Parts: sequence; C-alpha cells; structure tokens
Amino acid sequence: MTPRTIRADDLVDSIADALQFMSYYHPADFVQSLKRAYESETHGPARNALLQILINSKLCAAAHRPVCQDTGVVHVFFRMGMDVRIHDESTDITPSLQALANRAVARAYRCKENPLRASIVLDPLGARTNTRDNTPAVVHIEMIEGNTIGMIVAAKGGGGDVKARYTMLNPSDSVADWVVSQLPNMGAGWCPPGVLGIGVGGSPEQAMLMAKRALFSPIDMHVLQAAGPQNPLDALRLDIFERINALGIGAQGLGGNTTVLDIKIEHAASHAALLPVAIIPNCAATRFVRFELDGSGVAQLVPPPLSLWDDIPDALPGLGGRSVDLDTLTPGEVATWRAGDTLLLSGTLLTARDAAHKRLADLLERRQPLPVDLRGRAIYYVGPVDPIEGEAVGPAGPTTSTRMDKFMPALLEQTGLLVTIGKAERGPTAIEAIRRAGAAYLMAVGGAAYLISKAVRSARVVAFEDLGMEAIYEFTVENMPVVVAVDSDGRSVHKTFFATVSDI
Ligand SMILES: O=C(O)C[C@H](O)C(=O)O
Repeated sequence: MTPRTIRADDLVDSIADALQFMSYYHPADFVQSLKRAYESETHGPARNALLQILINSKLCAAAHRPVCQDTGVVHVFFRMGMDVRIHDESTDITPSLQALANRAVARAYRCKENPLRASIVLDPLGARTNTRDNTPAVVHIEMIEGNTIGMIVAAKGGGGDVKARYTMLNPSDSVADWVVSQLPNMGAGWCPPGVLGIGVGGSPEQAMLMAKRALFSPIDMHVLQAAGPQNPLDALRLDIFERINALGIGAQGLGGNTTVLDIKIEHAASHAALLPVAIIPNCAATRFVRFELDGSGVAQLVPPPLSLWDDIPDALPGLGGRSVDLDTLTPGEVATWRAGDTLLLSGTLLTARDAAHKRLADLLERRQPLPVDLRGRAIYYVGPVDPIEGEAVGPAGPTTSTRMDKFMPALLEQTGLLVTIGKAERGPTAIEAIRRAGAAYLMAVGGAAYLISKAVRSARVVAFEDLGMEAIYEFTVENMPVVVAVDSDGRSVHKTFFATVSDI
C-alpha cells in the first residue's frame, strides 16, 4: 500500500467542523424516526414532549445553536491505517491523536458564533475543576491495514451515560431478558425515546466499548420491522425493541408507545465461561458524524435539507396552562397544583445543579449563611450554554433531577425552598421530602433546551461563579412551560408508569 501523509490541520479542522455541525443538526434518520414516534403516539403528555423535541430540532438547525445545553463529552474513534503518516507543519514532533483531538475540541467548544458548553471537570475525586474548553476528548484508536484514517466523532450527553449498565451473565442466560429488565429502573433521565446500544461478548471492558460504539450508526429499525429478521442478531434486536416499547415508559417517562427508537448491537468472541453484556442509551441529543480522511483535505459535511423539518411547527401551540408568578409564590398556591397540571412560569428563579448543591449542602451542614435566599423560591436544575448576541442565555434545558434527590430533605426543611424544576422522575427520598414540606417538583422537557431558552428574558450569575456552567444564576422567565411532576401531596406523574423508581 502506498503510504500517505495526512495534514494534522486537516484532521483538527475536520473534527472541529464536525463538532460544530452536530451541535445543531440532528441526523436526518433521527428526525425521521422521532416524527414516526410522534405520529404514532396516543398518550397526550408524551406527544407534547415529542413535539417540543421536534420543534427544538427545527429551531436549532435554522439558528445554528445547540440542540441541548449538554453539548456532550467528545468521543473520537480513530481507525488509523498503518500506512498513514500525520504531518504537523507547526512543529517537528508529530502530536499524538489525543493531542490533536483535544486541539479540535478546544477550538469547537470556544467558537464565538456558536459557543458550546464546557462540561468536563478534572480531578473527579478532588476539586472537580471545570477545564473550561471541554477537553480532554475520549479517544479510542484502532490500527488497521490501509492508508486512510476513518473516524467517528461523537458528542455524547451525560444523561445517557449516567444510565449505562453492565452485567456478567451465565453463557446460558437470556441477553434479551436482562436488557429488558434494566429499563424500568433506569428512569427517564436519559431522555427517551432514543437509541439503545448493546455490547455482547468480548471481555468486560470490551462490552462497554461496543455498547457505546454501537450507538453511532443510522437508525434502521423500521426497515428491519418491514423486512422481518434475517438472522439471529436481527431477531434479538427486534425482540428487545418490541419488549422495551411494550413497557410503556414513553417519552420523558410520561408513559407512551415509544421508549426506544432502535436497538444497536455489537458483539465479539469471548471466553467460554463468559457472557458480558453492557447497555448504554443515547438521548435526544443524538450527535455523531462518520468520515474518512485520505490526504486530500478536510472532511466534507453535508447538511440535512431544511425541508426535513417543514411539517414541524415553529413554536408550541398554546398549551392553555395556568399562569404562575414566581415572585409571589406561596405555600398556599403551591398546594393547589396537581400532578399533571401544565403551568406557565413567569418571574425570577434560581439555577443550581450538582456542584452548587454540594456547596449549599456543605454550608448548611456547617450552619453558615447561604449566598442566596431560597425562601419561597424556585430552583431550576440547569447548566446553560453561554449566550451569543441577542440571547439572554444559550440553550438551557433541565438536567436529571434524581442526582439532586439526596439534597432535598435538608434544602426543603432548612431554607424554605418551595419549588424545584428539572428533568424526569424523582426518587422516594425527594418525593417524601416534597410531601413533608408541602413543596412541588416541576418538570421541563429534556432535549428541548433551545426552545426552553426562548422563555428566558435575562440571566445573571449570583453565586459560585468559579463553577462555570454549574454556577448559581438568576433567570427571569416569561411563560416557561412546565408540568407538575410531584405535587405537595407527594403524587407523582412518573410513579404512575414506573413499577419502581430507584433513588439514584
Ligand atoms: O448536563 C446536563 O445539562 C444534562 C445531563 O446530560 C443530564 O441529562 O442529566
């Protein structure tokens, strides 16, 4: 094979371009699959959630702004030909693929026209300091025969990886039974409906990697359904797909017909004693691009036609929700809200997510004053994207609420906090704390971050600025649509649909 030289700049530019591209364009097959799910959905709340995700997708494609506030952890899967040489004109030393991927990530995430959110923290056991440019990337390298570099570039949201599961089955056990059994306890923080990646066989760590990589291929379940299974792998995909959707978890866990859009399986040879199985879901922020570099320049990325979104409205039709003034909230008013009610929030709210909650809890434990007064207020669990000109804030959808559950008893009892707003179900600890305090938990649609940000009129950091996107902001919102997910009597819209909701 004739050896080829590929310019380091072409590699970096291609990855950086791909990251920008996928931040605002959903893959066309994903949009089509979501549309099929929306058309066939009969349960009202799930239908509404699907519509919000589709409108969000349309607005992002037109505005070139991210489909989710969680703009992801960058994964690059390199398939590097043994006859490729990488040449960096700026230095005599050829940088590592990790260094080149990091260069691309830093550039793409700090792009002035479309800044993306920096979500990576260093030192996970210690200070957990945000790296501010979303580096480092997660890099996987396979050396293969050839003189090209194949790449999958993906920006994987945290909500799906939080729900990754792994087990070692006995070789005679049923893979489908185990996979299906995991779904109810995974809750809805991964923003269903989405694709489920499954890795079967190999060694334990290979199974996890296969489950992740399996996610990055086109959705074709409708083709398989129409043609029928041609081999045991097809049959397994179809069986798992049908059984998971029959659970009725639905969009955002609100109940409904579609929980998974497709099942993707990778498998590998393994020891006769082993049957390792891993699952990883992908959320509504499905973002990946595949391309190959052959030395002739940067990858050419073809945008989906905007006509893909023609049949989707530009804005939510009037929801007819009840208007709520966040600046005059009282326990008496909160007590009148019922699980399932739609509310339109106006006024000011505070934001706080994982790191800010930890700091607030530490201050409470040490009996020190908090930097914000929470009495009678609402906290929105969000880490927003930075704004560009003309925006109060960038995309600002909810993060998974269960991670904040353990903080709820102390916060509600000791601060007078009345309302929390986030994504998906709450676990028993939080629900009991909400009931005891006569508080409420409201739910916004995960995966509709840009649409939700349109309701934010102003935003300013009021505490913990060093935490970056995890700082406490004060948002002024106007008609922000939410659903009462846990009311002051402890009734939960999600419990209706889950057999068990674990306290994660
Ligand atoms: O980090 C976020 O903003 C959301 C996260 O991906 C989650 O779904 O919990």
